[in-house]
Amino acid sequence: MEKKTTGSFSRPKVLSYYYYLILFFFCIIISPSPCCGDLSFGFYSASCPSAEFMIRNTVRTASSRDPTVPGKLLRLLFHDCFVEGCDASVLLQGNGTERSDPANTSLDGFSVIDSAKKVLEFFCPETVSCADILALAARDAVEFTGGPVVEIPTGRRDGKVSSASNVRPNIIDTSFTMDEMTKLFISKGLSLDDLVTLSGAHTIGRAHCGAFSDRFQEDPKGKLTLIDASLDSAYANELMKKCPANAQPSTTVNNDPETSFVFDNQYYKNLLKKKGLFQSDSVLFGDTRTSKRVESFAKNQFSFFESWSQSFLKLTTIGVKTNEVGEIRALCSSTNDG
Ligand code: HEM
Ligand SMILES: [Ca+2]
Ligand SMILES: [Ca+2]
Repeated sequence: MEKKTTGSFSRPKVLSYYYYLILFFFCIIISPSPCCGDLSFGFYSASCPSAEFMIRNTVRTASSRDPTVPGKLLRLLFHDCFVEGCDASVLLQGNGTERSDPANTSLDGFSVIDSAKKVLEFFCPETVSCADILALAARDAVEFTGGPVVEIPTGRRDGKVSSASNVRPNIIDTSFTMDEMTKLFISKGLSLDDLVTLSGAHTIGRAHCGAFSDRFQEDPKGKLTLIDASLDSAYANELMKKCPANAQPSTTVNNDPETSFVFDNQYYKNLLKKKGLFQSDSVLFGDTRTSKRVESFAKNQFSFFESWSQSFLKLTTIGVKTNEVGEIRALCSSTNDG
């Protein structure tokens, strides 16, 4: 029996197989790959393929205009993720929000996130969360200052809760002991190694004089004396010069006295020389539980970068909201219902 198919009938059929095959592989390539709960790598690959590129460009432009931007973005992410998870709660403005707590008044970099959001809302409306923008921007900030390139998953949604009273119990103060810091880190699913590694963020950025004034005592004449033996005295003298008792509240010093605009392992080298700016930095080398790790990062930048990539991934996935939880804000400074 002869089949009654014609050439002109079968060719499109074969073509359509190829078509579906190509489409299948294309979908595999662009489909988000799962990671870390409900987050995935390339979450926006179909809905907003250029999202990461647009954020990157915004951070690059802002950082080249103002080199203090990367430090600001990285700290902003830390303060976001530790309070209510990485959900952009720290970006919400208004009375009684996290931003209004004294521990957060020195946070900055909000305008960079707002700029990125504006671009994204123009090209991909109601698609990319502020929480993802912040995490990606901090990731890019590290890369632009010479740090490791870290691929992070996306799909975070924005929280609706931001309360000043949540800040103090969740943010580490520079006066914390090692036990207090460890306890808080463990409560966020982070380890002692993560503490040593993520504190390496202090290799960039700046601090206001008040952030380390507890290491000095002021006499009635307004003269400062070093009261913390874990701080190198020559370095302490430098700090006292830059931050005398009558310094303007806006005065800042570099976190890393050597390379404050470069994300490198200099922070750990400083710690070995008793040049950690905060008490909470010095304690990392002073405590036998963490001193070995500090030494190894000081010797080997590669091992710090390796460790950073893992710890940063953990930091950016703390308490994330996904799927039906939370929302995609239209403006990063306010929830959609105002
Ligand atoms: C472990 C306990 C930590 C304490 C006690 C601490 C404390 C501080 C303080 C007091 C400042 C100075 C803020 C100012 O005066 O403007 C600062 C700056 C900074 N912190 Fe931390 N921090 C800690 C961990 C972290 C972590 C885990 C990260 C990020 C992964 C981070 C990133 C930064 C950055 C980048 C700056 C510079 C900010 C800027 O240049 O504006 N810190 N930190
Ligand atoms: Ca948060
Ligand atoms: Ca540095």
